[in-house]
Amino acid sequence: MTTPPENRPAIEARDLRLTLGEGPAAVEILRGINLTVRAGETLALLGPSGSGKSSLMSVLTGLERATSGALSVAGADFAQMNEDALALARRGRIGIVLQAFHLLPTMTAQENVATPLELAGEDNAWDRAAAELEAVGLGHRLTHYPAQLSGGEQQRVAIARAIVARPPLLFADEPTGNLDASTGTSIVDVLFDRRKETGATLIIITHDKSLADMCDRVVTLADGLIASDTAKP
Ligand SMILES: Nc1ncnc2c1ncn2[C@@H]1O[C@H](COP(=O)(O)OP(=O)(O)OP(=O)(O)O)[C@@H](O)[C@H]1O
Repeated sequence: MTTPPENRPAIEARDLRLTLGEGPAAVEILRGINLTVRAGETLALLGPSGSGKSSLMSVLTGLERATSGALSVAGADFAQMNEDALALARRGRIGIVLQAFHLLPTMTAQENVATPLELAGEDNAWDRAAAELEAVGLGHRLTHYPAQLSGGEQQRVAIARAIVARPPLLFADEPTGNLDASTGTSIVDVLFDRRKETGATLIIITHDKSLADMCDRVVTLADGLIASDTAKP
């Protein structure tokens, strides 16, 4: 019997391994990750520097191919895909928010947010981008360029860009890492509000214990393996 799509996990990883470099320089960075993430779950990924958090995110988002193992992401079999197929599969499935915002400096806020929709050939990209910027509290900043925005405002644009195409999966890598504490708190609120509104599954890499506490589940990596996995009661 096949599982109906709504009951399928957002992510299912089995014995996922990642080796980078070759021959004597080869380093096994992920050493057998087993992880199932429910659709709609919020999950914090913790672990010491070098434990493999960013590498795991790269594999789960299809930016990097696993060396071996099985990986299903939003119903797509990432482990079997070549780079071109992965790039296509990522689109529409995954939104990413990074510590350093990574907005395109020559585009306005609205252009930055409309671009993923335009690339996907969707209608009303311009209006949808404006509505999403409104939703993150930047309706009055549509025509501003990244350099004219504060760090917190730039991160709001990045959240709007990540979520505008309604991907089922949202990843954030240290989303408050470049912000002061109070701006960081307001960004976290925006991120969780938009996640709730859209129902996306959210995976956040963080060193911030209070941010981790906001998630349904906390997974800790150590040396390329899952060291602990705790769900809220
Ligand atoms: N291209 C590469 N070649 C070889 N080793 C690499 C490469 N990229 C990363 N590594 C190593 O893989 C390990 C895991 O790195 P990763 O960036 O995933 O850790 P992290 O937990 O995200 O760390 P941080 O919290 O510092 O960002 C580290 O030991 C790192 O040096």
